Amino acid sequence: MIEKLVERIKKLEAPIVVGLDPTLNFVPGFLLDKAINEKGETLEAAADAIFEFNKKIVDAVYDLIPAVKPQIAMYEQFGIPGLMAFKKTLDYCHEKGLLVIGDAKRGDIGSTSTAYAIGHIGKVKVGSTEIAPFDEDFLTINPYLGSDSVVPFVEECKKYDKGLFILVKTSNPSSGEFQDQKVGKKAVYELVGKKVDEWGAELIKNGYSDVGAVVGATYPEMGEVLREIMPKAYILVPGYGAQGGTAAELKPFFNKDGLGAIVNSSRGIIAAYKQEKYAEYGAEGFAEAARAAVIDMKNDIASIF
Ligand SMILES: O=C(O)c1cc(=O)[nH]c(=O)n1[C@@H]1O[C@H](COP(=O)(O)O)[C@@H](O)[C@H]1O
Repeated sequence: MIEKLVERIKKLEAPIVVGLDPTLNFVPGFLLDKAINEKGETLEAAADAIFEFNKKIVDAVYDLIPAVKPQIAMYEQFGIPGLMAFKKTLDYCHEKGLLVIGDAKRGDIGSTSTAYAIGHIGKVKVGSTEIAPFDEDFLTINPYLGSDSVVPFVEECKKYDKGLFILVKTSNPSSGEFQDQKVGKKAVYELVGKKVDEWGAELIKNGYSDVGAVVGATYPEMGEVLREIMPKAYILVPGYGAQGGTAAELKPFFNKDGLGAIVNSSRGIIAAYKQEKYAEYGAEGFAEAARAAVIDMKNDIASIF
């Protein structure tokens, strides 16, 4: 799967992922009102509103970007209707030719990880029929439980040509509490980076592995160290924009050829119309504002090479 992502990044000259992380605060009033008029103040109305919101954003940006990253928590907060909106979003993005990174940060004891892996990137057997339940192209993984919690996901990648992004050094302020602790001379994030390199060793295609890593834009020095520890891992870099990461800090995550990293922005794109910079678009023009923000992000990142 990684070769498809790299091909699209190269074609579009856009190492960019748009995070589809909707909340009702981001959905313009006219969309929410319409859903509430039809379905009342219900979870179903909320789910309809966020799906319509996503759809309009995707329609406005799909030709500019290789991939999207819907974060499942934003949908789970609306219960079962929210999860249905998650699945509808995945399918709609696939229809538009986008690759989909499911951000679910899964990981558990082996047997439970296997079930998560089947549900998100594998297939489940019902009688003699095999069904891909969520069918994302990539999934984010929390490796805290160790190898036997990660390997079931790697196995599913092998079977169905999928990919992973494994948390190595996260973008949040407290990430150092555990991840920066030293074990001997190495920090925990360095040990995890080494494991990512090992887990992905059998899945290298055109120079990069289906097993990638997540490293926050907010920690560029660590990004530089990790780029060397995991030379074959594509790095998903969240934290640009709303969390304060800037283009100037992104360079260490990339290889010299401009490949090796893909930068996520969620709120910075989908809620661009709320920023002063894009205020002229207004709530009615939220999708056009998202498009303008993607173009600005693309130019911003291009300026570092
Ligand atoms: O795995 C992730 O995507 C992730 C890892 C990390 O270290 N930091 C991080 O912010 N994320 C996700 O990336 C997105 C960032 O959103 P914005 O800050 O709005 O751009 C959210 O979906 C987070 O859950």
